[in-house]
Amino acid sequence: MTTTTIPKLTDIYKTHPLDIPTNKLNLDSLQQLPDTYDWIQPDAFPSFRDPNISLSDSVPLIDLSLPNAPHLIGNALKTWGVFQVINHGVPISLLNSMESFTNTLFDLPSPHKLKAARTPDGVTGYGLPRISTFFPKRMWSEGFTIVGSPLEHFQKLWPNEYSKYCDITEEYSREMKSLCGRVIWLALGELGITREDVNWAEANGDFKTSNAVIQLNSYPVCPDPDRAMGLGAHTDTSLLTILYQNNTRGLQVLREGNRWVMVEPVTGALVVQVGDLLHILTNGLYPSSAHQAVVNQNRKRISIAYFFGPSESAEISPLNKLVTPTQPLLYPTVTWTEYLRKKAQLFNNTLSSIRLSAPLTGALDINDHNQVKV
Ligand SMILES: O=C(O)CCC(=O)C(=O)O
Ligand SMILES: [Fe+2]
Repeated sequence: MTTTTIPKLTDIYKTHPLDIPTNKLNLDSLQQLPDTYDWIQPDAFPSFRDPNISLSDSVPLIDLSLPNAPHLIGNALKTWGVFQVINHGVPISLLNSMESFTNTLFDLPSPHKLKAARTPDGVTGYGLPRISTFFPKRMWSEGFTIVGSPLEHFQKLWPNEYSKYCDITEEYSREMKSLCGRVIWLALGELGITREDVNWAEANGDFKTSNAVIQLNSYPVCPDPDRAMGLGAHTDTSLLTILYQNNTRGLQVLREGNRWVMVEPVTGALVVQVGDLLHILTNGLYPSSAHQAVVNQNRKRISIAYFFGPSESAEISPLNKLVTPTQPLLYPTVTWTEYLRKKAQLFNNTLSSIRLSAPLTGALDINDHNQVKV
């Protein structure tokens, strides 16, 4: 029997290191926006604040305890690729603990946080947004990435209290994984997909060997928010992302490829977003949600993203039932690690680079980043 080595998530960035020095990260100390953070300057990234900001649209808010929730989820994902959910079953006390732990982490003095700095080719730890390399300007944010156990890093940050924070993170991961499984089956069920149709989801469709990444984001108060950007426009590489945001506005999603809509914070709600892999799995029926985070002058914002993906070896391809003469096969088979590797190179052009046929007729293709400037 031949054995092939399956690349690990943690190997992805070996060939794409992020070598912007992390010691430049102390944004709290800046009274003025440095040029390197000014996105409005000539030749900066294409306009992110165009006049098309929508005032009337709002991202669907779905009560998961209602009988028609599955139908509402299907509709929201088809039309938006994103919705907010309440009555999701994740204890509000856990969300509060996670928020306060995230604040504790980012409130540590800068040299202290750097004790847990991510290495340039690493995945986990404290540092700049990974996508920084794809933008000519710096983003007004700092992040902390967790894959598996955060023990090693937390011991460096809190030599006496690390186990308390490890426990909160572990409980949060468990709850998020269970909610992701629940939402994915409801979302696929709305497309006529059963658990038997998804062979890599394992017995009972419990995604036993799935992978997940937790990304804590902090957006400090910014002296000139109209010129700055917290996190540049992107889609997530996951199957599904569940995002918690504190009660400060900042997350914007791209609607129909041409206008940004603010995801208004709702106490206790979670934001559910389609990632690239669910877009591939559904043969394009659920658009991968393009989003960005803006900053403000008065309040610090934090967000906690849980990226849910399959096991390293799972082969993701458009589900057979969703490939029809009117809906031709849009994508080839990929594994998460193969896809992440491509994304580390091609970023927002990754989906269009692997696409096999033209986008669905009639549907506006927000994932074709050659046409849509995100
Ligand atoms: O802070 C936010 O609202 C967005 C975070 C995000 O998009 C990410 O971490 O991928
Ligand atoms: Fe994201």
